Amino acid sequence: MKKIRTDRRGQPLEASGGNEGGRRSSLANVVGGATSRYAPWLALKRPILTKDSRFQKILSLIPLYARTDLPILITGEPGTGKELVAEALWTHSPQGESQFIKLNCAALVETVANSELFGHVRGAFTDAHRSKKGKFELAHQGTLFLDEIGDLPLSVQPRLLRAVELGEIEPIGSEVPIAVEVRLIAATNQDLRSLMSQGLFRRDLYDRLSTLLLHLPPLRERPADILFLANYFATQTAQDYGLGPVYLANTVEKKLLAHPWPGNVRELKNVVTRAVLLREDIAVTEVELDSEYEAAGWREPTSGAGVATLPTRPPRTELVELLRLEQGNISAISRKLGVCTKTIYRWLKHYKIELEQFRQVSGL
Ligand SMILES: Nc1ncnc2c1ncn2[C@@H]1O[C@H](COP(=O)(O)OP(=O)(O)OP(=O)(O)O)[C@@H](O)[C@H]1O
Repeated sequence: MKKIRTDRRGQPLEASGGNEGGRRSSLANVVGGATSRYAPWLALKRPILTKDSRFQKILSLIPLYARTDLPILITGEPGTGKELVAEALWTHSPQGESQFIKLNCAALVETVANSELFGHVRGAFTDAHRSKKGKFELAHQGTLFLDEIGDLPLSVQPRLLRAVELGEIEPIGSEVPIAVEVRLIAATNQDLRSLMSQGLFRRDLYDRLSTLLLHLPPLRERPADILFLANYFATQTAQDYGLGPVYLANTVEKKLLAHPWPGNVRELKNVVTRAVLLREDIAVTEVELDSEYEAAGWREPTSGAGVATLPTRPPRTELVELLRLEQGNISAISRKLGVCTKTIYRWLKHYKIELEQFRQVSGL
């Protein structure tokens, strides 16, 4: 099916105030211009939507935090909107007109992490045939977003600390420091305190990165958002694919409310998008929810932990079997287990499974 509707300004079509059904127009009011004066995170290219008062309070800190040049740490379970919030901080920052450079620190071995962050000069290591700028240099006078910071190898962390503290970096193989002026935003779905107690994350780096902290609550703790976002995604999908008005049947709403959403908003978006595309009527009467939590090892977070509870890693043999079954397709495994693809990449890294090598060896 071809996506036929696009927006003009990169904003959802609701923002332009069309009118396809009552639910849709009420959404248009929420996302539309007047509200964005009071809730600037709505007036973004990718708006952050919520009806939850606690989340609204957190989001109201965005313009305030964005005006400073202090590092910001965003925590929250997978799919809670950490990247969206990072983009919002950038948009509202004085550097908003400049670069937004992103680096996902998951699955980076030490040399790659060093080179990605700080760059290297020609001949710095065997494969360094030419020099390369690191993300810090590329983000100069802009924003650098380090996603999955909890996965950054311990050996790279002192160098990052130095860059944050002194505002200068040294590309690998060079002894000439380069001054960089970068607004740093880091995000993680891991419990950094627990990583610190295991000696896997440096306390001094944590203190530096978390000068300003934003913790995004999981979807199950924002029940008002479940149906609100579900309706939004349903309407958006229907519009994008020219399906006309659509609404969620009561039975479906009940199912959505009862689900624990370990993959948070990303999972909700996928479930609703799929359901709308498969519907045969104006009403969405069925949703396909993943009931394989036991298989995925999902568990309720312990109270007060405040930070992500990760799905338990399956044994290596099971993961390899899944890779075989799904022919190395990480998205398919992610759907099957109800965990995000990044988690699966983390498991592969943990077991030192090289995906490309696995595919070659298995003839995939
Ligand atoms: N409040 C929200 N309003 C609208 N869309 C949202 C909201 N929260 C998340 N999303 C959508 O959910 C998806 C996941 O969001 P995002 O990538 O920002 O999450 P994340 O916390 O960075 O996930 P991960 O930890 O897996 O990297 C995206 O498609 C995003 O647009």
